[in-house]
Amino acid sequence: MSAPAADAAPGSGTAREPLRRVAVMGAGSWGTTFAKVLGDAAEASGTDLQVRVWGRSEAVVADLNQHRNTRYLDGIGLPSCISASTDPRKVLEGAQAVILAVPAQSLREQLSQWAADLPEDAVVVSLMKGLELGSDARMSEIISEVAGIPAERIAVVSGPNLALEIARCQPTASVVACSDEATAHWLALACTAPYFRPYTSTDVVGVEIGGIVKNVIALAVGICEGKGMGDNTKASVITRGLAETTRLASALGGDPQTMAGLAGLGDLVATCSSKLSRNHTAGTLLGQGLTVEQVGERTTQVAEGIKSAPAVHELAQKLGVDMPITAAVVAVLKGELPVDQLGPLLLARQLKSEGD
Ligand SMILES: NC(=O)C1=CN([C@@H]2O[C@H](COP(=O)(O)OP(=O)(O)OC[C@H]3O[C@@H](n4cnc5c(N)ncnc54)[C@H](O)[C@@H]3O)[C@@H](O)[C@H]2O)C=CC1
Ligand SMILES: O=C(CO)COP(=O)(O)O
Repeated sequence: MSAPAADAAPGSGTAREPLRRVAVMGAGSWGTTFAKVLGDAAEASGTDLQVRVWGRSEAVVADLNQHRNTRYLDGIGLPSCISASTDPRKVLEGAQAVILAVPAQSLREQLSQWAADLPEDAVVVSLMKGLELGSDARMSEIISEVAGIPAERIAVVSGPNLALEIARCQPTASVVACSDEATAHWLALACTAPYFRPYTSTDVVGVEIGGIVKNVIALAVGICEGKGMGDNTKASVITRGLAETTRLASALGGDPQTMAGLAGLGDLVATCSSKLSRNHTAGTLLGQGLTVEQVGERTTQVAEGIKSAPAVHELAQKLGVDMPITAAVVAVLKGELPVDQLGPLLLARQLKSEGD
């Protein structure tokens, strides 16, 4: 295939060669789906691309080498440019972009094992939607701290992106954010597939916060649904959830406008509406009276909101940001608030203007 010239992106920033080799670290549902998006994007643009996936499980890796991932994406065929290994070195070798797709709470430990093998100049991309417990760090901050990657080589992808729908090639939009506009454009080009449409942003903080907090709000919506409440309740929690997400993003220097977009409202609506969402499902089970432990036993995949909620709450308190829905979810998760008290607690708050 003919190679397109190095991409001349709009705006200032780094010009990069088209993506030829990419490492995807994490073989769960989103890592695998994003590997498929990259493979399908390359095929659609006539670009030669090698997508190498790292997985912990020999069985999943063997399956991926047969161009499928039965455990996480049953029935989905994967592009032939995807190969997989349990050896991170083999996967990382020569990669121009390293896509990180492990549970948020495991990133620090995983990345410290991989840092020495990250290729020089590789763009490191977070697909994760979680905040680290203890440090309250965003994934981009962990990437910077652990691997010493400069901000212009750290990107995040976030939006209304339920993996299974994308794996089924259902039309979806997303946001690729990087402080370096040209790098965001370069990555967006590489993941533009016939069914996947990325927009670019330089608001890394806003895009990350949108993805983190929507999981907590989806728990709250699920709890209300589990208690048998209807669509007015759901819309109220979503809307006020967006307001508190926007307050947190703004306090961290993010752009409030980002919250009106795909990584804010878009993801909130998708996650709070979908039966495919692990966070929404976990919330529903809590609302039906299961304990956090029982919910954990029922779900084999990561519901990031459960671990991130206390970190979001702590971060908000440090910054003096009012996040009543998050606070109520944390109280439920800690067993301090019965699920049937979550609604009344939120309604009992002092009256105020909607814009405050
Ligand atoms: N599944 C989805 O629809 C989407 C997920 N995300 C985010 O992507 C991230 C990954 O999610 P999924 O792929 O869906 O999760 P998953 O549960 O499907 O897969 C997680 C992967 O990480 C591995 N893993 C589990 N624990 C680990 C540990 N301690 N150390 C290293 N690896 C470990 C698993 O073996 C698996 O390969 C999460 O932050 C999630 O919020 C973002 C957008 C969509
Ligand atoms: O982030 C997601 C959709 O954008 C996936 O949501 P869950 O992690 O709740 O399944």
